[in-house]
Amino acid sequence: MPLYPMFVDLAGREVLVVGGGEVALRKIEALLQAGARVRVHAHELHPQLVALQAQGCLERLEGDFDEAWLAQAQLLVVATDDAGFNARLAALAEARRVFVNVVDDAGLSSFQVPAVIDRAPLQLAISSGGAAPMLARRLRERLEAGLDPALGPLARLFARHRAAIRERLPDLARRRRWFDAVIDGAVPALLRAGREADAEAAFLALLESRHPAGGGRISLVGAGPGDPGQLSLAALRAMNLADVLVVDPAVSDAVLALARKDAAREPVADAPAAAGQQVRAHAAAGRHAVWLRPGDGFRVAPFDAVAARLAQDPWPCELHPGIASAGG
Ligand SMILES: C[C@@]1(CC(=O)O)c2cc3[nH]c(cc4nc(cc5[nH]c(cc(n2)[C@H]1CCC(=O)O)[C@@](C)(CC(=O)O)[C@@H]5CCC(=O)O)C(CC(=O)O)=C4CCC(=O)O)c(CCC(=O)O)c3CC(=O)O
Ligand SMILES: NC(=O)C1=CN([C@@H]2O[C@H](COP(=O)(O)OP(=O)(O)OC[C@H]3O[C@@H](n4cnc5c(N)ncnc54)[C@H](O)[C@@H]3O)[C@@H](O)[C@H]2O)C=CC1
Repeated sequence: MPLYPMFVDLAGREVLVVGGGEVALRKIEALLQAGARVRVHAHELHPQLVALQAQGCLERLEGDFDEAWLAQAQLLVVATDDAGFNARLAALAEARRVFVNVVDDAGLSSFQVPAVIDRAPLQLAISSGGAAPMLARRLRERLEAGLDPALGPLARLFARHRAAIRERLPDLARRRRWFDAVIDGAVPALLRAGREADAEAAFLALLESRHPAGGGRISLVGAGPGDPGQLSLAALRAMNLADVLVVDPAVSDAVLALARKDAAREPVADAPAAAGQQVRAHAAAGRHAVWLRPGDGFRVAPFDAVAARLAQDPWPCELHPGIASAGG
């Protein structure tokens, strides 16, 4: 049977941990981060747990294990290397209806701990249900690299203005379209560029206008030597959010095939300055223009200078370097 996924509020709630090794340390760090009150019982405590105890972050329970400790706990984490003891503790917890995690036995656990990607307040949790913890970990690492770091600040923006959003856009269908426009528009790009204040201003302007348009934006993509496998994830993301693709004839079809299907496509102007003007006009009209050049096309003269000028315009302009091709 599949496990039931849930996110638990442990702030101020008590968790009993039995075992004090490497694995107990990992679990306790996550528990403390969630605000749990942690009590630990172990013959030997990992030095970092001793340090946490000295700082008053956790309480150590001495002597022989006492079943009465369970009375106050809402969760039990069992992390000793004594399988028989672990099984006995799991049975005690079950009898008292305390949820229990046995770190080396999914079958004895009434809850398990997933691999987590943290873009607070956004969290992604991955579970293999105990089938293959290493797989959950690997998947986490892969997703971690591809997930926009602006997600956390973006979620915080939505949280901060939640009441105002509901008030300005009481109609759900309209609110949905507005959310989509913010998520696909300039605000995340500004956050990625570290321009938090500009992002908030753009966010509030969109809210004020109740307008679903995301605002103009430019992405300059170095498309590399032609193999789509060599595109950066950020470049791919931009190509998939484009309203219009401004395409250099030397960009490979294989790369273009990965761009958003319903984006308009047009050939780039011959002269570099005219090409700059071409993408600027799209951004000024509120469109997300993605200009593709082969190789590391925006770090070679004279296009580096065109890119530098575009970066001074009011709308966000992101440069995605490519792998230089033989010809530059
Ligand atoms: C059932 C579960 C119990 C529980 O909830 O704790 C459990 C059980 C076991 N883990 C084992 C091994 C390892 N587990 C990890 C890592 C993680 N294990 C986690 C969860 C879970 N592990 C739960 C299931 C979750 C699911 O399936 O989705 C993660 C996701 C979360 C966390 O623990 O924080 C965290 C990744 C965090 C991240 O990186 O994102 C590593 C890698 C490492 O440590 O770096 C190793 C190799 C260590 C080595 O072999 O050296 C073994 C075999 C022991 C052996 O073979 O000897 C068992 C027992 C068995 O499979 O039978
Ligand atoms: N869930 C997971 O992610 C993983 C689980 N494991 C498994 O988790 C278990 C713990 O791993 P580690 O922390 O590396 O082990 P460890 O050997 O470092 O720590 C074991 C801890 O349990 C305590 N302990 C042992 N018997 C006890 C008892 N009767 N009463 C009180 N305390 C007792 C020890 O004092 C020590 O603090 C192992 O069985 C290991 O195979 C290992 C890797 C990952």
